[in-house]
Amino acid sequence: MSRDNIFALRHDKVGQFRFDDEVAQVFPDMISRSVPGYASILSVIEQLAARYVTAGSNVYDLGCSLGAATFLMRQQAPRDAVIHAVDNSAAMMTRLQQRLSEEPAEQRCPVQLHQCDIRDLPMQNASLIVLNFTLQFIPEQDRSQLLKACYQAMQPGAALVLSEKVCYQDPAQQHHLTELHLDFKRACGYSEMEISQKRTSLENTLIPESIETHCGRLRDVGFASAFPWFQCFNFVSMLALKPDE
Ligand SMILES: C[S@@+](CC[C@H](N)C(=O)[O-])C[C@H]1O[C@@H](n2cnc3c(N)ncnc32)[C@H](O)[C@@H]1O
Ligand SMILES: O=C(O)C(=O)C[C@]1(C(=O)O)C=C[C@@H](O)C=C1
Repeated sequence: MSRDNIFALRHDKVGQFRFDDEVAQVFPDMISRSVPGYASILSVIEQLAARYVTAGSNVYDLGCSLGAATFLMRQQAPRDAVIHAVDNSAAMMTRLQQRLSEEPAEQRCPVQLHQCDIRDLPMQNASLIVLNFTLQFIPEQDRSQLLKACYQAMQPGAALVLSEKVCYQDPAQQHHLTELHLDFKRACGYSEMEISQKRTSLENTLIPESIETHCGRLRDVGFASAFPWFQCFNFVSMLALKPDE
C-alpha cells in the first residue's frame, strides 16, 4: 500500500482537497491513518450486508472511492443482488475497475460501476445503501434531497449506513474531540505540517454537522428510526431503518 505523504512538503499555497490521481494512489493508507475506527466500521458494514441485502435487490455504495465497502458487502450479498459502486472521481473509478478485473472469477454478485454525481443517480429496489464518509462532501443544501431519494428507493425493512466526521456546539467538547483526533493522526505518523496543510485543504470542502442534525434530517426524510451505532472521537457512523410494511 502506497504511503500518503501528499502534505509532507510545504506547499506555497494549499489548494482545495480533491479526490484526484495523487489522492487515489495513496487513499487506503490516507483514510486508515485519518479516520479512527475506519476498519471497524467497514467490518460492520460487511456484517450489515449479511443481515439486510435481500435476493434480487440493489445495494448502493455512494462515494465508493476504491470500493472498500463494496468488496466486503460482495462477500455477503446473495448472487442475484447487484452492487452499484458510485463515485464522480475518475481517478478512483479507474482504479476500482482495475481492482475488480483482478478479482478471481468467483461466484459473487455483479458490481456495476457508475462514474457520476451521486445526486444524479436513479436508484430503486434498494436493500442497503452506504454513505461511508461521503455526505460530508455534499453541499448542505443538497443533503436532504439526496437522503430523500435514498429513502424512496429503499424497500421496506432496508437499511442506510451514514458515516460522518461530526462537530459539536459545545466548544469544550469540540476542542477535546478534535485534539484526540489530532493525537490519532500524530500516532499514525503524520507531522504537524501534514496535519495543518490537510486541514486547510479540507476547509469549506468537508462540512461536518452534529449527530443531532444528521439524525434529525434522517427522520425528516422519513426514516422512522435513525441512531448512531459507532463513535470514535469526532467520527460517527449512524444507521437509518425503513420500517417493514
Ligand atoms: C472519503 S471518500 C469515501 C470513502 C469510501 N466510502 C470508503 O469507505 O473507503 C469520499 C468519496 O466521495 C466521492 N464524492 C464526493 N462527492 C461526490 C459526489 N457529489 N458524487 C459522487 N461521489 C462523490 C469522492 O470522490 C470520494 O471518493
Ligand atoms: O478530517 C480529516 O482530517 C480527514 O482526513 C478526514 C477524511 C474523511 O473523513 O474523509 C478526509 C479526507 C480523506 O478522504 C480521508 C479522511
